[in-house]
Parts: sequence; C-alpha cells; structure tokens
Amino acid sequence: MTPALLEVADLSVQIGRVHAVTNATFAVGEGEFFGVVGESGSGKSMTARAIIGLLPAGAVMSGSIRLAGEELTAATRRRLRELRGGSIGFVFQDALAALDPVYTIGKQLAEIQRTHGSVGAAAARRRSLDLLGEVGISDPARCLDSYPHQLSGGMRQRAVIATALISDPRLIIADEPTTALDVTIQRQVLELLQQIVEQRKTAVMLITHDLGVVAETCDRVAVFYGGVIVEEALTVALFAEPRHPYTRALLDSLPKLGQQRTFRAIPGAPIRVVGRLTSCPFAPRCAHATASCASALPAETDLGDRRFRCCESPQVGE
Ligand SMILES: Nc1ncnc2c1ncn2[C@@H]1O[C@H](COP(=O)(O)OP(=O)(O)OP(=O)(O)O)[C@@H](O)[C@H]1O
Repeated sequence: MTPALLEVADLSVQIGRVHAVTNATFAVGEGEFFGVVGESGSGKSMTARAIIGLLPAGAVMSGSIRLAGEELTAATRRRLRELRGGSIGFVFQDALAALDPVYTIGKQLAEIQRTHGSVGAAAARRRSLDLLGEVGISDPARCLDSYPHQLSGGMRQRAVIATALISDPRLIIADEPTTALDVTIQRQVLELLQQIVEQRKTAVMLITHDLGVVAETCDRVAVFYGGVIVEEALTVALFAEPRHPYTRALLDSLPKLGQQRTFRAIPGAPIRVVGRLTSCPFAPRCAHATASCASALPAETDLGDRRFRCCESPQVGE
C-alpha cells in the first residue's frame, strides 16, 4: 500500500440500540482505489458518514479516524465543514439530489468555487469549463448553461464529480455512485473515477454492494457484514482466495462466464445488529459455523496482505 492517507482504527458507531459499525479498522493509501463492499445495512454508509462527521443525530461513535495524520474525531464542527468539500470530496448515488434543481450547473460550480475563496466570474467559468472537460462532458459550455433536469443521469453524475474536484481533494468518498445508472453508463463513471485516481493521485473510497464493480476498479477491498469488516485484502487476492465464508458466499453468488446462469443465493436474511455483538454476525447464515462462532466476535487474523475475522477459516498452508 502507498503511505496511508486515511487511517480508521477500531471505529464503532451505535444509533440507539443498533450497532451499525463494530471495531472497523482499515486504511486507504494515497492515490489508492479502495472498495467497501457489503449488502444493505452492513454499515458501509455509517462508516463513510463517521469519516465526514455527518452521523445521524444521537449516534455515538468511538475509535480513531485520521486523515493525513489529523485526528478527525477530535475536530471541531467548523474544521469538519472545511474538510468536507476541501480535502474530502464526496459523490452520492443520487446525483439529482446532490444538485440544486433551480440553478444551472455553471452557477453551482461557480458558487462552490466562491466558497473556496474569492474568484472572479471569468476565472470561475474557465475553471468550470476545464473541470467539465476533465470529467468527460463533450460540450462543457452547453452543460454549464443547463439545469440538472436537462442532463442525462450519466452527465449529472459527471457534473457532481466535477463539483467534488473543485477543491482538489485528496480523498473522494463515492457512495454507490453508479447504482442508479444503466450498465454502460455505470462503466463510464467507474472509468472516470479510475482516471481521477491515476491522473490526480486522488484516493477513492468506493462504497458498493456489487463485488463485480469492485473487481473492475478497486486495488483493495474491505468486506462488511453486520457492521464488521469480515475480510480485507488486495482485490486480486480476495477473488483468488477468499478466506471468510461470507466473502466466499458473495463470490459464489456472482454470475460466472461460461457457466449456466444459476445464482447461488446466500441462505437466510441479512442481520441488523441490535445490542453489542457477542458472536460472529454471519454465524446464523454460515455453513461452517461452530459453537465458538456463537460465543464471541472472532478475533482478527492478520496475515499482512490480508485480514479476516473467522475462527473456522483454515490457516494458510493447511
Ligand atoms: N438513522 C438511522 N437510525 C437508526 N439506525 C440506522 C440509521 N441509519 C442506518 N441505520 C442502521 O445502521 C445499520 C447500518 O446502516 P448503513 O446505512 O451504514 O448500511 P449500508 O451498508 O450503507 O446499507 P445501504 O447500502 O442500504 O445504504 C443498519 O442496521 C441500519 O438499519
């Protein structure tokens, strides 16, 4: 991994009795494309919201979140505001909601530039045109004068990515940025994020429920289940040799080239963790679970290039 830009250690988030995230530890390197994958309710968004300081009212958080060495859990609200849209850019699933429907794209890009420091109208327009060109909008001048509803879904998401780039962020958190798009456009937006990582050396933390998306884009990936990171590894290693039964089940549920399209669904229902975790969250759905899985949250096995929480996974070499 490149030197760590974002370091999350032992992060837990509790909302009322729901333990949304439990002891999550991971790091994202400078210029790394890092994936966070898991099914609905597994704690991906709460992790992202903890990083940008936007947890729901009443949420209780513990642990450490460091960005370029700065402890964010100790940051003031003003400092967190500075970081959001400063060193940290974000892109969410719903581009239409991220843009103001009553202003043109040009006005919105100019306004964001103004909040980052005084900039004249002509300079703001030039920068906006450059950014829209960079994100692959073929007619930036026309886009600048358009309202969000006049753009296609893919163009809107590109415009949102342009707004995230205004502050030259070191990290972009993209939460399901392509879920609302059709497959061809989805691929183009993912390629754009890859291009940003390669050319700007910006780190991207991509949150998705789709392992196929991870396979196409991410250098490394953390797999969440029930608010716990059950496995983290280089993407190629994770796909070649998944160590956690949940990761294996997720991979088995992907369609394979050349095989009959029979999807192997994971039996049982996703868990909502109410109360402190005292067992492996996946144990109720795991074909390999034993009594020890039900008696404590498995400790983390750290093999250097990968980490996983499973007491039944065979050790390397066995
Ligand atoms: N505002 C809230 N109040 C109480 N519980 C919440 C709230 N938001 C989320 N949760 C719970 O926190 C847990 C983690 O949710 P989170 O949104 O992080 O999951 P996710 O993996 O991002 O899922 P999705 O892909 O559906 O967004 C879930 O059990 C969810 O029900």
